[in-house]
Amino acid sequence: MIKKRHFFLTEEILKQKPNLCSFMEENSLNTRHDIIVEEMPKLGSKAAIKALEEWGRPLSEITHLIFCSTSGVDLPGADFQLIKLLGLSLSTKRIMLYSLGCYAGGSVLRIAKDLAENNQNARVLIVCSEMTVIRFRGTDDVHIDSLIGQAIFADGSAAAVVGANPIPGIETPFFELVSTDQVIIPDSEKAIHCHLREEGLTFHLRRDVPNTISEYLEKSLLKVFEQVGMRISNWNSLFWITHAGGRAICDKIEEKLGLKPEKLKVVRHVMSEYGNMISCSVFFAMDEMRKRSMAKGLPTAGEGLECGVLHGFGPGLTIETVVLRAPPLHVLVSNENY
Ligand SMILES: CC(=O)CC(=O)SCCNC(=O)CCNC(=O)[C@H](O)C(C)(C)COP(=O)(O)OP(=O)(O)OC[C@H]1O[C@@H](n2cnc3c(N)ncnc32)[C@H](O)[C@@H]1OP(=O)(O)O
Repeated sequence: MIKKRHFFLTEEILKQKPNLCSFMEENSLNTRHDIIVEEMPKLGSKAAIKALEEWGRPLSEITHLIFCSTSGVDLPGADFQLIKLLGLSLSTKRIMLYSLGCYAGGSVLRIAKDLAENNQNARVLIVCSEMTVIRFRGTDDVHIDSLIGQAIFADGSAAAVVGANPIPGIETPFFELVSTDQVIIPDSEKAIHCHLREEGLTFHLRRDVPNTISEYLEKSLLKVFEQVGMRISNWNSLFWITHAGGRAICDKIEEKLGLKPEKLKVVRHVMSEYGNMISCSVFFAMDEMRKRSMAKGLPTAGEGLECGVLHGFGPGLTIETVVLRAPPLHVLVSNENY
């Protein structure tokens, strides 16, 4: 179900760096980090520039930066490098999130919402940048989970500007963050785990992940919607932005929640065109959904619907859930709760 993926690594680079190509080459971490420390902030800056251009306000109005990546660790971090690359104010308040995994798209939105709502006039630039260099390796005949990682993960970057109280006539939000939640699925910590070692980031995946996530999902959805006083009797009444983790996960979620095939069409499209880009995948799905909705002349960016849900899942197993509201397109909102 994945037709295309994008990578920094090329055949040429791999020929020059054969220690990235064997199954578990112990002396490869320096090679990986040398690339990531240099390239990961640059990849993030490309998405950030597009997001800032679309937002259209002066750079000086960005008050906070959240930078998120599963790749690498460095001091000062990729957030610091991005401040320099973009020319943001040296007083921008930074949060660097390294090594969360595939639930991180939901985490950055949750943190950005809290920052935006609790700091007057805050505008939070969120940037996710993922590079497979940290875990790219050859395969062996035994570790099928490692092979799956090589088959599904891809590079990518995504960015957005989050704020409260948009300036009427000037800022036009596509999605509003109504409520957020994070939960650990009990007794599931061995289902997905990754470890940073001399051979790079290892990846361990149990085959029951699609079942475990889909069986728990309804419980976490009911909780988060109850928190905002909403009772959803049919999950098809929402628009859906699920982390594009793998074909089997989408299938199982559809099956357990009784979703119609069109509900995860955008998510499957993102997976097909870009693979699993860890924290970035949910943002690609939001972008694709708003573009399709506008092209069809629908009343909201959420496939014409008002209410939707976004979730990421990853090591823990951790589920992040964000209840979304899609305001009428081109109609400005100024509700303090959002
Ligand atoms: C890093 C992070 O933080 C978060 C993440 O996103 S982690 C990634 C989450 N993604 C997943 O868990 C992937 C879930 N699995 C899938 O989507 C699909 O199984 C797949 C894309 C890996 C393969 O799909 P497929 O080619 O259509 O075939 P499918 O029938 O599902 O599996 C093929 C075989 O692989 C096996 N397999 C699947 N997952 C496996 C695993 N984790 N370990 C070992 N074997 C596995 C299946 O049992 C099956 O074996 P048999 O043919 O012997 O029965």
